[in-house]
Amino acid sequence: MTAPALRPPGVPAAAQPLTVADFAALARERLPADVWDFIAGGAGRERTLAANEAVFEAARLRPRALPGIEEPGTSVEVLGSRWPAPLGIAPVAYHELVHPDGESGTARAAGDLGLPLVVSTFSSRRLEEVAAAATAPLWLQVYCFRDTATTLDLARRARASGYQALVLTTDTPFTGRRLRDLRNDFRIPGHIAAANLSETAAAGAATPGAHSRHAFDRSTGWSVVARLRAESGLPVLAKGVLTARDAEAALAAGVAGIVVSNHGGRQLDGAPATLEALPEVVAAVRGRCPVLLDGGVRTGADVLVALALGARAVLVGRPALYALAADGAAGVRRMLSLLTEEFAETMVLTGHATPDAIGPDTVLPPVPPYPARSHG
Ligand SMILES: Cc1cc2nc3c(=O)[nH]c(=O)nc-3n(C[C@H](O)[C@H](O)[C@H](O)COP(=O)(O)O)c2cc1C
Ligand SMILES: CCCCC(=O)C(=O)O
Repeated sequence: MTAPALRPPGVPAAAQPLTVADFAALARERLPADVWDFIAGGAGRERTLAANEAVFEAARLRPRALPGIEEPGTSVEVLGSRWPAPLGIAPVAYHELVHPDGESGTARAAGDLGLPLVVSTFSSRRLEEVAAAATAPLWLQVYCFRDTATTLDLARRARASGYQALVLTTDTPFTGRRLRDLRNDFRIPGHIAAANLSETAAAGAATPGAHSRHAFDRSTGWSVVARLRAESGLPVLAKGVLTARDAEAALAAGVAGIVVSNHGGRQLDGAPATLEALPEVVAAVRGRCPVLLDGGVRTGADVLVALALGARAVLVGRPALYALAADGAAGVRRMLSLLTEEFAETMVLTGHATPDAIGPDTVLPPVPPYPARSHG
């Protein structure tokens, strides 16, 4: 694997990004302020946004003395595929906002590590083009449009181009009240497209808030899961589940998996942090399908904590965009490698030879008050 070209000659190795926080700092330097705000920001007072990271930070890990593990096995099985680590990339819109490599670069990087990428409905590259660049599993995230043909067309195209699952986002009847974007009057720049959508379906997508309010189908109910399955022949996961009640409804509708998510704090401000919601969902699911989590995962130790509380794997959203902004595909590759290394090291220090062995006794439950976080 080649090292990213972030370091001009003469700059010491220590100046390389070593953490997701380092990538965030680089991205913030490089991106226009309103693009940074669109990515880093959340809904309302950003309480849920802050809580996602704060609850992970408050978790405490129980170490194991003399663990006797030479090299842990980090791989997990998710929906019949082996992932080299319990880590993938969450669907985030418009990768070209931060780097011309766009989703094709992200797919190449994820592929180099064998880790999955969930491509957004609002990808800035066509889903077929992303598939051509990918060598690891791809899933397609779907929003339900009032124009049903648009939604079903996405489902069919995903199948035709080798995607392995659909991820139905269930927390977004419209995008949340994102005050930074309203104050900045943020618009997706004209040269960046919602490449998967026809001109009619994409009309107005430059203002995500307004577009979602006229284009998304708010009458969508759980019966859409069967419709998407029938149209695509693919397993469907429900993303945005935070309660036992919704987990039951998702299972009854026939989902193949659940992603515990609050959309990175961008939807209901005041919703629980994902790590807080995870135990309730895992208890309700009772092993009937894999439970994934996204929101606030920033270190390999966070990955381990999520697994300890019952997640099969986690997804990272903003970290992928920060790394892409910092150094394109090479940045994403490095970010994923760092998280994987941190996870493997944390496995050894907590005495786990395989992910299956990581149980709830590994963590002390997070205790409020959580440390305050600043999100710029
Ligand atoms: C800039 C941005 C765009 C996003 N776009 C989508 C999207 O198109 N579809 C979707 O289901 N979720 C979207 N999300 C939510 C992510 O899939 C994910 O739930 C969230 O980013 C996870 O939290 P994290 O950023 O703390 O890792 C987006 C998040 C961000 C930050
Ligand atoms: C209408 C664009 C939706 C992108 C998205 O889901 C987000 O910004 O969180």
